[in-house]
This record gives sequence, C-alpha cells and structure tokens, in this order.
Amino acid sequence: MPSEKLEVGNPVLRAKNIIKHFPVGGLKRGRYVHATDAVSLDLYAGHVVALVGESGSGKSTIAKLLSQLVPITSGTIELNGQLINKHSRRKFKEYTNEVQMIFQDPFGSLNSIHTVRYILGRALQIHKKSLHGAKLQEAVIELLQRVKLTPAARYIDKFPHELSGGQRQHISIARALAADPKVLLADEPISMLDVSIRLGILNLLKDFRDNYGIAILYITHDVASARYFADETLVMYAGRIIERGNSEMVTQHPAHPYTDLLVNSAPDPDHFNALRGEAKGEAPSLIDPPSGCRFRTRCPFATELCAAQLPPTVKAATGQEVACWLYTDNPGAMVNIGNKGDLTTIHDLNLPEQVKAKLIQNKEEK
Ligand SMILES: Nc1ncnc2c1ncn2[C@@H]1O[C@H](COP(=O)(O)OP(=O)(O)OP(=O)(O)O)[C@@H](O)[C@H]1O
Repeated sequence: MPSEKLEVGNPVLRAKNIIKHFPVGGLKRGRYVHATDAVSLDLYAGHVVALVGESGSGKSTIAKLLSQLVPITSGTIELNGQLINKHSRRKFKEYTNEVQMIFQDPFGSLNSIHTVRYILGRALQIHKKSLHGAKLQEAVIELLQRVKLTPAARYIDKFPHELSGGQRQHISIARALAADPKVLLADEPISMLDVSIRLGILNLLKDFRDNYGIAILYITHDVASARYFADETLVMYAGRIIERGNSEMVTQHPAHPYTDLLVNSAPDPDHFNALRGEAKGEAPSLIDPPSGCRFRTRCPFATELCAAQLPPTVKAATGQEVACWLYTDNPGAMVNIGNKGDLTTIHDLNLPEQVKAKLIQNKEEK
C-alpha cells in the first residue's frame, strides 16, 4: 500500500503477486522452499521503500527477483508500465541500465585486481559504449564526486584493498550510478559497515532520492534505519508481507503482532523471543509453511481461525495495511483473546495499542 506521498504518479517498478519457490533436492522430489508468496510492491521516483524482517524472511529473494538475477515462479514485474518477465538479452541489458543493485558486502562485490579507475570506467562503458579517453576519465571523476569521494585524485588509482569498508561501499554505489539508473535495489547496504559510517551511506542514498529522483528499495534488519530513511516500510514474515504503510506509523505504532515484536526487540530482530517472552519458537519451515497466517505458530494470540484461513489485508486505524485477523470483525479472531482476563490484564498484553483498545471495547460491550 503506497503512502499518500507515494500515490503521486505511476510507479517506476511494480511487482504484482510475485512468488518464488526454490526446488529442494531436485525438481523431481516436488518439494519447494516457499521463499516469497504473493508479494506486491511499487517503487516510485524519488521515494524509498524499506523491506524489513528477520533473517530468512525472503527479503534478499525479493531483491534478486526484482533485479532478475533469479527468475520468478509466478507473478509479474513491470518497469515503467512495461511487463518485463520474458525478454531477450538486449531487453535484459536495457533493464539492468535502469535497475541497479547495491550489495551488502563491499569487500566481495569489487574485483580486487582492478583500480577504482578501471572498475568505474568499465561500468560506464558497459552502459555508455561511446565513452572513451578523456571523456571517460572525466565521467569517472564525476562519479567519484557524486558519491562524495573527493578529491577524486585521492581515490581514483586505489585498489579496493587500499580503501576502507565505507569507501568501498561508496565505490559500489558509484558503480551502480554509472548506469544512470531509475531504481536502486539496496540489499542491506550498511549492515557490514562500522556503525560510525552507516549514516553517511544512508545520507548519500537520500541525496540520490531527493536530487536525482531515484526510486530506492532498502532492505534491512534494522527498523530504526527504515524509520530514518524510508518513506514507506513493508514488513516481511516467512515469505509474506504482513504489514505496510508510512514508515513513521509502522515503526512507531506497529499494527501486526509480529511488527510489534520486531520493533520492540530492536536492535536485534533475530532474538526477539528473549525480550518478548510470549512469542515462542523459531521462524517456521518454508518448505512446509504453516497454514493460514504464517506467524500463528509463534503468535501468542493465534486462534483456530488463524490456522484455518489466510488473514485478509485490512486497514488499521493508524493507516497501515495489515494482514491479521485481529483487525477484522470476524468473531473467530477475538474469542480466545477475549477470554484472557479482565481489562487490567488486557492492558498488560504484549499487543499493539490499537488491538488492545479494540479488545477493551469488546469487553465493555459484553
Ligand atoms: N537458491 C536457493 N535455493 C533454495 N532456497 C533458497 C535459495 N535462496 C534462498 N533460499 C531460501 O529462501 C528463504 C528466504 O531467503 P532470503 O535470503 O531471501 O531471506 P532474507 O530475509 O534475505 O534473509 P537474510 O537477511 O539472512 O539475508 C530462506 O529460507 C532461504 O534459505
């Protein structure tokens, strides 16, 4: 669900119901990892969408599908309104000109035997074949200036191992910009960097959003950075989007019980059980995912309905779209919770405030 700001204009990149099932142990076995199921998202010029969730929830798979590094099982991807699922090598190249990826590991993603001059010069030539000689050198210097590695002369003849992690990530970003893309897919671009330089990378990306109108997908474990950087935040759990909306609302007034746990366990989303004792167990197997809501095996408020049926996506009072039975008026979603005790106990529950308010209202009406 795009926030109000995002509804302006058409999306540059649109994914509709994309599914990726990876075969396990060979196609003949007929078993699959359900890495992403029915994920839809829109990326708009000059906006950042964050995709947050625990490890293994399917975030990187989304980036790989959108960059066409892996083929989708089903669903559609549109770039500038054009379907791009089946295409030729030439079309693929056109696509990569417009949709570039930035990877997590600036150490592994740059070839260590080449200098910055070669790495950026090569990237420029791939996308703009006519650039040679002095013009190419000028373009390399301009790229270094765009990513704030100045004076350019200090960096241009360095090898990757002579640069810090942060400087290497600046070079990776410059290489992505060489194509003059409309979309950047940034998969955990700061998680391997020293905390002191993370903000610098996010501010650099913000600059591209604001001054060049680039649409950015920002994949992260870190809810706080999503709040800082992204206009819209999507929360992924076990291959599905379970909440989406304005970043401020999602991170400050989470609607889905899973988002609530994720936000309250920051900065270590993979260990939220320790902090929020009621959500037990591990993330479910994606080979044989739970029926209905995939979070219901850990959700302290799951009812039979959550196991029987996939929850519909509905709008919470704070504006987010949330896939949770608690937000519907289906009586089956409320029965167990309603029996959990009096109003004081409801206040103590580890539930989003708006769900508590609804429970209290239900109790008072009885
Ligand atoms: N090529 C593959 N073959 C089989 N399973 C895969 C493949 N790639 C990813 N998976 C599985 O798909 C699921 C989603 O993985 P993915 O890497 O997208 O999650 P993630 O949220 O990005 O995790 P992380 O934050 O750790 O990178 C995981 O269960 C993973 O093991």
